[in-house]
Amino acid sequence: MKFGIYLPSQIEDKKLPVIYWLSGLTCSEANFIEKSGAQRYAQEYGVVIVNPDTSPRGLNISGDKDNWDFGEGAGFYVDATEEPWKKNYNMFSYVTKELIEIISTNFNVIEGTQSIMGHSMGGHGALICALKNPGLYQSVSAFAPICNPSKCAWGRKAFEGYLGPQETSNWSDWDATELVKVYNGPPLCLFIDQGAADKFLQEEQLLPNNLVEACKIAKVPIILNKREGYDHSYFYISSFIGEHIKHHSGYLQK
Ligand SMILES: N[C@@H](CCC(=O)N[C@@H](CSC=O)C(=O)NCC(=O)O)C(=O)O
Repeated sequence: MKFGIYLPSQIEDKKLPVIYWLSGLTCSEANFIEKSGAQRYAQEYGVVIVNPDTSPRGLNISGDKDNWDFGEGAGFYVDATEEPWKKNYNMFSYVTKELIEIISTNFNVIEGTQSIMGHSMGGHGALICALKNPGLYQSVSAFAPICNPSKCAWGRKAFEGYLGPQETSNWSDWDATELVKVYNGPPLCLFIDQGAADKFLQEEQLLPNNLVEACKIAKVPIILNKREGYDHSYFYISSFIGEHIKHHSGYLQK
């Protein structure tokens, strides 16, 4: 598994906190490095940023390259239970356990002081990693996340393939809108960004209002920043990534 890591210069003198970034469909670790513009903010706020790939690669599992929204580049941050995916497609465990261990063993970071953010499929990933592991991350944020995957075409296709049919497997355990209803942990505010001109919002792949409604019922705080005129792209992400890093830094530098 490849990942990117940005190390600000302060790391030569002291241990620093970490922000994990989870990318969206079709991305490798390169998209965030090349397009987000996050590095100058990581330097300004003194945080390490780690950005993993979005799936295992090079396994040549039958069908793993047939779709841009399933298989390679589309691991969906779940632990698969279905053949032929279940041996390797365990992105949830990779991100929340193995990767954290690799980073804390090999870099000068403050163990246990970390936040998570992501985009689209990776926004869904960031939300479920935080909601399923109360206290593991100090804060969570997302750009245009897939908020209710059980109810949108991208999510249903991925869950069906990796987890099995909805009738016989527990999709709710992997869906932020369902997880928020049963969240039981330290106070956690969901910090969400959404471009108002995002075509995937219009196509009902993202469903942020479902998450907002669930948060209201569960009394989990949520901030939804609607950005007029912005789409789903990395141009949009690069416009607001500084705000997200500042937000996380407020929790990580306490
Ligand atoms: N091929 C698709 C579009 C794929 C796409 O837009 N991917 C997004 C994430 S979407 C949700 O997870 C992305 O981040 N792309 C990489 C980039 O560098 O922009 C289509 O044709 O619609």
